[in-house]
Amino acid sequence: MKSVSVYAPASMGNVSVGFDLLGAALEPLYVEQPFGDVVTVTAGQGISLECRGDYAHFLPKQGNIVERCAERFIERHAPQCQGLALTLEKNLPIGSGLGSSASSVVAALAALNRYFDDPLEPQQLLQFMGELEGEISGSVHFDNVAPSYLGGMQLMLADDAQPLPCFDNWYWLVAYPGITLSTAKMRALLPSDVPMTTTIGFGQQLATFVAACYRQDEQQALAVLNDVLAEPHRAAHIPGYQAAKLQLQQLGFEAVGISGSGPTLFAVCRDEQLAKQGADYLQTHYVTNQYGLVRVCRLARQGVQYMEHQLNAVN
Ligand SMILES: Nc1ncnc2c1ncn2[C@@H]1O[C@H](COP(=O)(O)OP(=O)(O)O)[C@@H](O)[C@H]1O
Ligand SMILES: N[C@@H](CCOP(=O)(O)O)C(=O)O
Repeated sequence: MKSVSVYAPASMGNVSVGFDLLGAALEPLYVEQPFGDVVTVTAGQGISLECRGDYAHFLPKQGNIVERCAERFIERHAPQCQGLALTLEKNLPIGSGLGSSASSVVAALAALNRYFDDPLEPQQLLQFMGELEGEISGSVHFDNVAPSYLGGMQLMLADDAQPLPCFDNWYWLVAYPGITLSTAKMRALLPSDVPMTTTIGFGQQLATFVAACYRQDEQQALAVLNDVLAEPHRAAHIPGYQAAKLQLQQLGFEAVGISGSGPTLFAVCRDEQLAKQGADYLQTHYVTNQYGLVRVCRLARQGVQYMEHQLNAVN
């Protein structure tokens, strides 16, 4: 019997300067536990889903996005299918700002596509991922699914994702306090119209960051890593965020922002000792319960990772 498992890494949406347009896949240093969900697809009767992993008990009893991915995939691309047995290893906290739902969607759709012998091209698969992620968070955005699927830092162009050459020596510290904030609700805090000056500032910062990445100009890239669009409306809704940001800046971090829609905070530095010092600070002062986590990360070069097995049936 055929079985396909796919790991899809955690991701950080927006990266301060690219609301809905820029995102990065994360790979923790020093820890062995997977920092992303794993979905396994094998033959079954009807569609069944088994959930396990550290955050499985926070999943809704009904309406898991992984089941929805399977139903949609079968409807559109495998109508002959009699059924599937799905397993979700839920390793990412839900409503965390770490692209948790995106990780499940990416792992599920990549595994389904491989299980059915790749009927979709990568670009079509990415569109499908964005659509399913949009059903959860309230509107289609690719800044989590693109890096989780493709790895690295991804910029969304009008028709596809474009990898950005980032800086290999940067440490990306992420801290999830342990509380849930729904992406849909954090999006609802944002105004529908933005003043002209803010719009121009946003465009200039994103353009400067992208150009600085291509030129490998670290100072300039770090200098513009500020969020003028979402953070001003969200920061006050994330307990402890503003105090932690100030403290990390005083410690010497060169950029601090909200990962996705929060409550995860990210901070960038180029010194490993400082990254560890910041991690200690956040563990003590930002994490509020046993579900919280702090990770010193590099950007994950690889997005999804496939594991395929041919299981021999035993009579
Ligand atoms: N496999 C899944 N992984 C994460 N969230 C899921 C999953 N299936 C359904 N959900 C629901 O999606 C919502 C979480 O999505 P969202 O707020 O976008 O969180 P995140 O920022 O972690 O992606 C919650 O209501 C959660 O119950
Ligand atoms: N661009 C989105 C990113 C949401 O990321 P998540 O990890 O919080 O789901 C936004 O800022 O709303």
